[in-house]
Amino acid sequence: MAFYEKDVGTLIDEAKLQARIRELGAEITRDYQGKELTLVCVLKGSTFFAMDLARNIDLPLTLEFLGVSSYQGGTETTGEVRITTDVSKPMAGKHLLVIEDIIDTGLTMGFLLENLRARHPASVKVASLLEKPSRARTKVDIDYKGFVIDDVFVVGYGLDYAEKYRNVPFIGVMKGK
Ligand SMILES: O=P(O)(O)OC[C@H]1O[C@H](OP(=O)(O)OP(=O)(O)O)[C@H](O)[C@@H]1O
Ligand code: HPA
Ligand SMILES: [Mg+2]
Repeated sequence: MAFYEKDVGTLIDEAKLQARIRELGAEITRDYQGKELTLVCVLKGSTFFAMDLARNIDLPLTLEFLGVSSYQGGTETTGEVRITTDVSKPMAGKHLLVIEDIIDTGLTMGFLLENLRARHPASVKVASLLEKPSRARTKVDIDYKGFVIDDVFVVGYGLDYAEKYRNVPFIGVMKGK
């Protein structure tokens, strides 16, 4: 029995995740033909999605990592988004695709978009595996969206509860939360 089985139930299984990621990869491949694409992977949650998505984009691309944190281990945002790791190169003139695991209240992406736009990139678009519209506190347009989910706290495939469960291989829900 896997370590998480008594705590985590399945919401979106691996096959469904990978099928949707293949579709998003194909769409991004079409849209960025002839452009130099930079994926901005938002640490830590987006890493699993970002790496699977990158494998499904049939274009040369650059990877950058940007760390932000606002949940501090709990199930509610602190409302204060902090950069924990910055990208390694100037973003001016680049075509940026920001990769997120989830847009929940939208506060993190709102902060990131404002921060990145101030660096004068050529373009900025957003890819998010999940969207939880019932909790939105600010409007974020998602250019490439995996799944819309209900108001449940999800874990797995990069998403954590108190830093745990990121390595659960599917999107799950905490039993009894
Ligand atoms: O739309 P919001 O309400 O802002 O929530 C979404 C953000 O919250 C999570 O990050 P978290 O701060 O937990 O850091 P982590 O990715 O390191 O877990 C998640 O990975 C998103 O970045
Ligand atoms: O539902 C969630 N699960 C894990 N981390 C999160 N960060 C925002 N929403 C969530
Ligand atoms: Mg988190």
